[in-house]
Amino acid sequence: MATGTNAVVAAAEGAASPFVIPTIDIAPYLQDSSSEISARVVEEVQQACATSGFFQVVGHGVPKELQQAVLRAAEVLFALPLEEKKKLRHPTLKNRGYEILGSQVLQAGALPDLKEGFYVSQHFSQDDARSRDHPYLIGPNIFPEGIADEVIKEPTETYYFALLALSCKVIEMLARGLPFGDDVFTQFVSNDPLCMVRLLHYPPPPASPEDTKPSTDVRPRLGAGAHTDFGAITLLLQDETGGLEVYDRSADIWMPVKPNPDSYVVNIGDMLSLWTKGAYKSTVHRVINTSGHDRYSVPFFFDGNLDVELAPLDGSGPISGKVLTVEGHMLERYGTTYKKS
Ligand SMILES: O=C(O)CCC(=O)C(=O)O
Ligand SMILES: [Fe+2]
Repeated sequence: MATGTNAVVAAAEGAASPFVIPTIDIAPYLQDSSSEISARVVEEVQQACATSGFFQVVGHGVPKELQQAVLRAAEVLFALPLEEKKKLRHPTLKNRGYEILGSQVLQAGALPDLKEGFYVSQHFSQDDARSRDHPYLIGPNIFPEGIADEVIKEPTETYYFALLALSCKVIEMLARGLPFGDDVFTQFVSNDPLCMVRLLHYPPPPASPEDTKPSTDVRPRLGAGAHTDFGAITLLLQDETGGLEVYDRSADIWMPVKPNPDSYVVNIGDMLSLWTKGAYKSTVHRVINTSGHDRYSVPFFFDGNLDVELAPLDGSGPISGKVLTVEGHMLERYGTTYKKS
């Protein structure tokens, strides 16, 4: 099997690579990353990144009880009255607290996403220098009053650090599959990297057309419009409902990702695509909840050290001529996908 640069280049050129979303057992890697079997795990990850940009990981070590507690936290949070949820919005921070149903439009030109969300990240007090320096991305977490800490705050904050650790391992594997040195992401994962746990609730689309106006558009409304993820990687925990679809461009089909209670769906985001000049795929995906009942999911986004400048790792310079920091890039993407309110 080709490795390193060859595999990356071959996959970038290779029209014949099948579009698959493999399930990869990463337990051997977590146990001993220097073992022979770990090298094969790295190769499987590398192949997935260079073809579909999606894979599922099992053997990840995150306790099932913690995952269930986080999904339960989402149910409790979103069941609160709207007036209570609205109090959980932050005046400046883009990535803390509540986001109202329909506030994001991930697919330009489509109806607003039929989802509501709640962000938890690393907590920094309001008067921490970093909160003052980065008023849109660093600051305090927000939790509803009157709900015991063990229902929402504790599980989501514990989950944040569990997923931070797991993501760092995945990023380490990615570095090992790329030809830029095993330490290529050391700076990116340092300095309290920006990450988010995002609780999501997708209500079922209304049975009758959106707004009683006659409509010729009979497609079910999207829970999350077609998009690519903004950051480096995303690790998705989903309930048993289903609805996530990944776009296979060469076949022009949407491939559903069947929920597997034992796995995380991992996908490559735009930063990795930029770093590898498209060799690692940041693949378009969307969510449609056709189940007739509520869907809950919890993506964990790894967006990294805010100060890192984003440019191809081969040193060839940015394709657009413009170098953004992680912070600049994230604010640009939030700016284009959230409705001005
Ligand atoms: O809810 C899901 O299954 C996916 C969510 C997603 O793609 C996102 O938040 O970027
Ligand atoms: Fe996404």
